[in-house]
Amino acid sequence: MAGKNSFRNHSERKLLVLVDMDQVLCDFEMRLLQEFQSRHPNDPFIPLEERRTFYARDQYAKIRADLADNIRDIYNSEGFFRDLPEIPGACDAMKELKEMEGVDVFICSSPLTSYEFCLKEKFQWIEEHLGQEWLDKIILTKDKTVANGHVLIDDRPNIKGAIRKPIWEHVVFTACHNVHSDIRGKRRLDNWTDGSWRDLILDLQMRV
Ligand SMILES: Cc1cn([C@H]2C[C@H](OP(=O)(O)O)[C@@H](CO)O2)c(=O)[nH]c1=O
Ligand SMILES: [Mg+2]
Repeated sequence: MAGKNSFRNHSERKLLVLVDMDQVLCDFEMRLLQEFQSRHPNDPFIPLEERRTFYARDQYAKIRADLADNIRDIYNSEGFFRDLPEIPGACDAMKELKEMEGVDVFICSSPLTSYEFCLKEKFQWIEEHLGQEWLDKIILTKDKTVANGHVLIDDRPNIKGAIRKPIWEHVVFTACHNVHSDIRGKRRLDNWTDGSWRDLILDLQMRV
């Protein structure tokens, strides 16, 4: 029995880290803008530093309804999710996190409701950039509030769902659209390159 208990205690002490995908591991916004400019060179566009809404479509709709439709056509098209560039340092940080003692890391991402390409291509992106073993580390859900973890690192400032007070702490990953957002006392992680993510993990581990 003692062995069983110590196993339970050991697993309870593990820090369960959930990491979002778009705008945290891969750069949805940059590719969307590049593709929009190349497909519609004569239309107005929103530079990344002027992005404000979580959904790009909403901000384009305020300029002209057809621009919002063009934006949606881009992220619904084949290859969009597969070919997203990496957010600098994200994959190295994930691999390091996976090897850290006392840490369990999962990718927690929401697929588009138009799942035709997005679903498969999210798996392809993970396999190509992180490796096959990460295919066992994927949580795809439309409702992240029901996912279990100590922390969720995600660029969406307001994450809502069936659970009013999710079990995880939401750390907001800084992205062009949320730089100016009111994040209501939540912590931020600004990047994967200056090493601050390690301080965040150490701090979280002390609380588990
Ligand atoms: C439509 C849209 C989706 N997304 C991302 C968020 C979700 O991925 P993730 O949960 O990995 O961040 C996914 C489906 O909505 O696409 C944006 O980041 N901006 C958008 O405008
Ligand atoms: Mg995201």
